[in-house]
Amino acid sequence: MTSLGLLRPVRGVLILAMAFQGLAAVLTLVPLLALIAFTGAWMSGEPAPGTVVLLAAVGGALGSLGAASAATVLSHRADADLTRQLRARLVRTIRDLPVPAVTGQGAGRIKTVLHDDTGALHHLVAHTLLDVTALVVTSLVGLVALALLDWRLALLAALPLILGVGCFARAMRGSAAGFAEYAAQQHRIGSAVVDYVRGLPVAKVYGGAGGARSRFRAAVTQFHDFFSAWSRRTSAATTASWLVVAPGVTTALLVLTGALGLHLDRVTPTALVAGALLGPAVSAPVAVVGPRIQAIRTGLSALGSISSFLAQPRLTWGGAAPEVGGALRLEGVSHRYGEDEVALDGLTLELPTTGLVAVVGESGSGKSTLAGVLARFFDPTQGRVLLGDVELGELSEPGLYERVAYVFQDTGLREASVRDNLTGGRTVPEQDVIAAAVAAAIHEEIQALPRGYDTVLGEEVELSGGQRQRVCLARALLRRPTALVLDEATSALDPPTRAVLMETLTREAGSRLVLLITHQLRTVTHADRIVVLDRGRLAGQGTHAELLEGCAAYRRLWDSAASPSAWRPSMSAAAPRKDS
Ligand SMILES: Nc1ncnc2c1ncn2[C@@H]1O[C@H](COP(=O)(O)OP(=O)(O)OP(=O)(O)O)[C@@H](O)[C@H]1O
Repeated sequence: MTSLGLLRPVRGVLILAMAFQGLAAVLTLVPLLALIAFTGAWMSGEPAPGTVVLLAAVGGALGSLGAASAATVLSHRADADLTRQLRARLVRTIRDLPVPAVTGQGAGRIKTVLHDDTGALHHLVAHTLLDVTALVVTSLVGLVALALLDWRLALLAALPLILGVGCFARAMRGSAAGFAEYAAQQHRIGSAVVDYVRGLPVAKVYGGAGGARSRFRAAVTQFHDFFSAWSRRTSAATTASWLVVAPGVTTALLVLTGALGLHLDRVTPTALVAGALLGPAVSAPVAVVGPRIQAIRTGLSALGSISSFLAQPRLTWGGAAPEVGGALRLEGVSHRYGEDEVALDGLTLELPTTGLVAVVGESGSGKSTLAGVLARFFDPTQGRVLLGDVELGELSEPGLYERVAYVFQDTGLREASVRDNLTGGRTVPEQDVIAAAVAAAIHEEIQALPRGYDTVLGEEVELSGGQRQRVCLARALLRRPTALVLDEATSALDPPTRAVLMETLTREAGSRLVLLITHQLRTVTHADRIVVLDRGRLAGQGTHAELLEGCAAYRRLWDSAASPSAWRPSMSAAAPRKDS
C-alpha cells in the first residue's frame, strides 16, 4: 500500500468535504457576480435588479457559510476517524515489534510517529485539503466568470497568477530535498531531546560533558544553519511571488487597462467592474498557497513516515501450544545488531527442564542478548530457539509466556495497584498472590504500604529499585511457569535480601528451570549448571568445580570476581534436584 493508501478509509468523507468546500467557494463569489450584474445594468441605464443583488448577496453569504461549515465538520470527522484508526494500528504495530525497535532511539521514532506525524496529518486532512480546494475553485471560477465577460481582461488577470506561480516554482526548485532534510533534522532534534531528557540526571552532574546535551545542542544548531541557508536561497523568489500577486497590484493592473479599454470603447463598464472585483480573486490564492504546499508536503511526509513505520518487520506468532515438559533449546543461534555487532555466535545449548542454571560471562559477552532471544523479544538473525520441538515463533504468544516467565533488571511496573501488577488483571486467589509475594520476600513491605495490595504504584507510592525487582519476581512466580529466566534480576538488592531470594530461587529450581543470568559469580557457585559465554560463543558449561578445572574463560572470571557474597547455600536450598 502506498502512503496515500492510508487515507483510503476516509476517502469518501474527504471527497464530500472537498465538494462542499468547492461549493462554498463558488457561493462566496455569488454576491460579487450579482454586484457585477447590478453595476452593468445600472451603467447601461437598464432597471437595476437591486432586490436580486440583495438576495444573491445574502443567499450567497449564508449558503457559503453553510457549505463551508458542512465541509469543516466532515473533514474533522474524517480526521478524527483516521487518527483513531492509525493510532490503533500504530499501537498494534508497536506491540508486535522486536523490543530493540521500540527502546533507545526507537522510542524517539515512536514519539515522532504517534505525536508529530499524526499531528501533521490533522493539518493535512482537517484543514489544508479544504484550504487548497477553496483557493483553486475561487481562482478558476473567478477566471471563467471574467472570461465570459471579457477574455482579454481574463488573460490580464491570469498574468500575475502565471508570474506568481513561476516565481513560486522557482523558489520551490529542489525543495523536495530541502523538505526531506527539514524532516530529517526535525527527527534528529526529536531523538536528541528524548536522549537528553533521559540523560538529564547525568547531564546535571557532568554539565557540558554530557554527550546527550551536546548532541541536542548540535542538532538545534545544525537545524538553524540549514534553515537559515534554505531561507536565504529561496526568500527572493518567494517574496517576488507574493508581491506579484498582491491584490492591489492585480486590481491596479485591471482597473488601469480596463479604464483605457473603456476610453477606447473596447471594454464595457460591466467588464471593467468585473475585472476590478474578480481579478484579485484569480491571483491572490498564490500568496497563500505557499504555506499550504509546505503543510501538504509535511502531511505527505508524515503519511510516508507512518506507512514505513507500519511496514516494519514484526514478530508474528503461530497457534501451537507448548509441549508439556519440553526443554528450551538453542540450535546454532547467532545474533547481530546492525551490520557488524555480533552478539551471539553459533550458540547451541540444551537447557534442563528443572534445576538452577547460571549464565555468566564478561560484560558484552551476549548474556542479555541470550535472554532476549529466549524471551522472544526479537528473533535471532540465524538459528532456532525451541521449546520442546516447537520453534518459539510457532507458539502462540500466551502459550510461550504462560510457560516461560521472564524477570529483567529494568522490567517496568504499570501505574496500577500492586495486586494488578502481580496478577496482570487476572482473577487469582488471594492466598496465591500472597504466597508469591512471600516467596519473593516483598509481602511484608507491600502490607506496610498505605493500602497494602491495593496501593497504586507510581501514584500513591514509588517503590525502590530493589522492591520493584522483588515485585517483578513475585509476578513471575505467580504464573507458575515451567521455566523462569532472570536477567540481572537481583542486581538492585542488598546482600541479605538477595540471600533470601537465592533461597527461593534454589527451592523453585526443584520443580522448574531457573535460568539466572548474572554478573555475581559467587552467588551461583552451587548452581546445577553454569553456562559460560565468551564474545557470544559458548566457552564451556558444567558445575563450578568442573569449570574451574577445565574452562579458562570461567577461571578468568572467577579470579576477577570481587568480594564473596553474603549468601551460601543453606541445607534446605541444597536439597537434591534432578538435572535433565
Ligand atoms: N540494542 C543493541 N544495539 C546494538 N548493539 C547491542 C545492543 N545490545 C547489545 N549490543 C551489543 O551486543 C553485544 C552483547 O551485548 P549484551 O548486552 O548481550 O552483553 P551482556 O553480556 O549482557 O553484557 P553486560 O553484562 O554488560 O550486560 C555487545 O557488544 C553490545 O555492545
